[in-house]
Amino acid sequence: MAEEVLQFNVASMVEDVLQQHGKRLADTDNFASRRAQEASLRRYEAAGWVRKMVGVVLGKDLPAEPSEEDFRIGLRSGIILCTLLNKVQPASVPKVVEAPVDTVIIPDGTALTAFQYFENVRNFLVAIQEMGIPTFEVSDLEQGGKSSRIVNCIVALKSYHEWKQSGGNGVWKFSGNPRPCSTAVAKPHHTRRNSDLFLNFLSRNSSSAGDASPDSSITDDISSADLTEMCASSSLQRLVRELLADKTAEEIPIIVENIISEVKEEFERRLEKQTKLITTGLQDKDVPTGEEKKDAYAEMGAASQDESDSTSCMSSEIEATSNIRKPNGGAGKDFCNKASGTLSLKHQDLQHRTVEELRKILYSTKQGMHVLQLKYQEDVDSLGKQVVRLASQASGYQKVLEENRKLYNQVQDLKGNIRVYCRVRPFLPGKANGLNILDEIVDNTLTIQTSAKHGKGKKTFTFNKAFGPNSTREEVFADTQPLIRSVLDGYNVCIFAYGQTGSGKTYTMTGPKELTKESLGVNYRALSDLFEISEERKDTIVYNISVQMMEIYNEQVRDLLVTDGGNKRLEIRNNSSNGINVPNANLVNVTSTSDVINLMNLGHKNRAVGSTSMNDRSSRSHSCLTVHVQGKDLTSGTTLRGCMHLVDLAGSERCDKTDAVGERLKEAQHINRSLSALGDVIAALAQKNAHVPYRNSKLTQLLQDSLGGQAKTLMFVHISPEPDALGETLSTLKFAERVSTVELGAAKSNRDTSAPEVKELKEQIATLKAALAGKEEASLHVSSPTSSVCDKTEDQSKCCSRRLSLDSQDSWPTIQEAVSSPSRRQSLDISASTRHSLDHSQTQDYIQKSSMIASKFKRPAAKPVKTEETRSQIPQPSGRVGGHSPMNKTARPMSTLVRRKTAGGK
Ligand SMILES: Nc1ncnc2c1ncn2[C@@H]1O[C@H](COP(=O)(O)OP(=O)(O)OP(=O)(O)O)[C@@H](O)[C@H]1O
Repeated sequence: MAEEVLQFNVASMVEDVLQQHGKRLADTDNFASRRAQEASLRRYEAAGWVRKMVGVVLGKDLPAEPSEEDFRIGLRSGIILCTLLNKVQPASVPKVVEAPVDTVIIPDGTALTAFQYFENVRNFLVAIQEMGIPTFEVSDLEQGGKSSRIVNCIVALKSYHEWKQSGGNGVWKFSGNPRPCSTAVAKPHHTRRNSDLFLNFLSRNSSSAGDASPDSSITDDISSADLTEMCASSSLQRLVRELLADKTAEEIPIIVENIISEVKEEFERRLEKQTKLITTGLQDKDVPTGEEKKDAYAEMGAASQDESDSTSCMSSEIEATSNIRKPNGGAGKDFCNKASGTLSLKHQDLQHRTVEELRKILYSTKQGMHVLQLKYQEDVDSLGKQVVRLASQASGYQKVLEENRKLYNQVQDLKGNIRVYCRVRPFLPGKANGLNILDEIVDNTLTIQTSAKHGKGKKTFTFNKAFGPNSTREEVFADTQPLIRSVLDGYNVCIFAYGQTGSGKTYTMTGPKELTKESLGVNYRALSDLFEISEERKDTIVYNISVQMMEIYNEQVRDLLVTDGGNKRLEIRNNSSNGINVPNANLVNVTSTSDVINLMNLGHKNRAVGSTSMNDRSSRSHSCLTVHVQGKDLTSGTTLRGCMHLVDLAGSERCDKTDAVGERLKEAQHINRSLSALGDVIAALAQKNAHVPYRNSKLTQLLQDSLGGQAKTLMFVHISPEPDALGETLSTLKFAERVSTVELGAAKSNRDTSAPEVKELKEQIATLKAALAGKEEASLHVSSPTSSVCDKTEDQSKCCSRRLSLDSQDSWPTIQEAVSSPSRRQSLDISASTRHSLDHSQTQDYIQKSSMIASKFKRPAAKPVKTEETRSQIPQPSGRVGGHSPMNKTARPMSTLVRRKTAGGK
């Protein structure tokens, strides 16, 4: 069956292999085998002569044609050697150690046996040496020695013996390595070779098939000539016989093994060649046409047609192949020639069938692939649709989120809430001890881990924004930017940094000590933003930006933009016509960021900086950078005025914690008092009180137009992560949380679109108000204290002044509303010529009149003053106890309380 499939003749292949093997062997073996043959003949010669000399009895252990091993063992006892020598040269070895009667020669010998006979061998060798005959080593009689030397020695002794017998004429001389005697060479005995057994087996097998002769069981006695004759019928057997004829029993298995593996290799090689030929034929027919590549469907449809086409192609291919394999110039061993003989029609049929089967498999596989492809395509399409749907849903969701955010901001804007952003400072280098009070920040809610002292557990605080220790300046500023921009739209904005000393207020507002472009704080960024936008809008609105920089130190307002080191006391005048509340402070026009940087550097130099035990860079004053923006719309002629206070408050910590004494204590008390006032203002705003005590401190007075009154206010509250600041941090956060609930009302833009007469009227009113305030202040210097609520330690005249100012302040917005109403303009007929000549009483009168007119436009009545209990619920700025409001007639001002407490503590 295998023969049917194979396209080459196995027998001829084996024949080829044998021939090649034989050729190789002949080349390599010839020389070695000739030498081995010569050595054997010499050994036989020596053994034959010894046997003859010592007699049959003694020579019984030495075969006539011994192998090297037989030869060595036969002579090992030395008895034969000594007897032989004594025969050649009597008494050469006087005493020969005889073998015991029951001696059994141990085939491989042992060291002990050798020792027993050592004396014989030694005596033999000594005598031989004396005779001038070549000797050998005792060890040559042991396994592994050189038997050729022993043979040499005996052959030489034989020569000596022959020389002696022939008369001993002259000097005996051994010729070295004589050729075996001519007789031995000329007439080789028929010796049984080691390969004979195998060859006999071969011949038996060959004859057993057709020849059942009893002679077929020929044994050792069959001559090689007979064998040749018997094997002649089979060239294969002849080759085998030739190969093995002269091989020893040890060599035959190795040679046979080699031949088998060579036959196997050759078989595999030819088989592989044949398989390749067949598959190449198949592949050639399987290459798709260009048409098929272009259109898979057409290919599938045309597949059955192709099938028959390619089958016929395949047939012709095989025929072509078989033609190639036809005998060519009588090269009998050529594979193609061999194959041509075996490639029958039967083979072609078989191949056609195989090809057909393969094509069918290919066709069904393609069909399967096509179905799979369609299915994948469907899946991918539906997945794509799902992804698109999801993406649109996600973007819709994003839009909704965005919308929500906007709406939330709008609501916040409408409500006019004070925005509160909280920023947590990272641990300062070398101060991180592993304990961090900040637990986490999630969605602008920060969780603080509190210790047992403050009620162990976690407390959460939610703000408009919460920035963790790793927040960048860009992130912080990005959320501040919209507020800053609205200054250019005519809004008043106040951004103030609040927090304990060292919590990072200056870092946020100004930047670190070493300023770089990247580390610039909110102040610089805000101004550079303003310049950028004003530049963008320059075709429609012309802006004028100017700055003031002040500090409030020990309740005194100081100009920080002085170059002469002067320390002029400044007055705050709220509601000035141009929005400049501190008219005496230097107001410097700026046009670029570098202008601002230069000014700020000057301001920082002038700023009072004191060192405390808590922070060596601790600022003991509030600093305020005020940016005034005036814009004129080039098309409509509308003017707008915006003002922005950027305030870096002094540290909010308790006085008792700073170890402050003397001057420092005084500073701390002032700081506390002003922050208390800030708390009061915020509390009043939170409760929507009719009266807001702006005048209780210079700080609140300065920020009045940006704290409430439709301004946009942002408080940056700062906290430290250290556990020892936990008490301060908690009160800071509580205060900040409360501040975030304060509603200021929707912010209003300071746009003035009114007619020129109205503008003029407004200016008159503003001038009158300013004149009135000045006169009031002057008159108060001579008036006596009127209020029991004023603290004895406070300047009583100031206290009265504050109350008066607050009263007039209260009525101010209504006047404003009134004058801006065209229908009432006639009632307020104060010409520009008369406005400067009004005296104090006239002014008062005017205001009262104005108030009456305006009362019809007045806001809803102020809410009743809250009770003490309600007010006490409003948290105060960090470190302050209780609350203070001028409306609380019986309560002592917070600042006084703190001062007393502190003084008592010391
Ligand atoms: N977010 C921050 N990242 C890195 N370092 C900060 C951060 N905030 C503050 N610091 C560092 O903390 C230290 C104190 O900061 P800063 O001076 O701004 O505090 P402060 O609240 O302004 O103090 P003071 O009330 O005394 O003015 C400074 O060395 C500052 O560089």
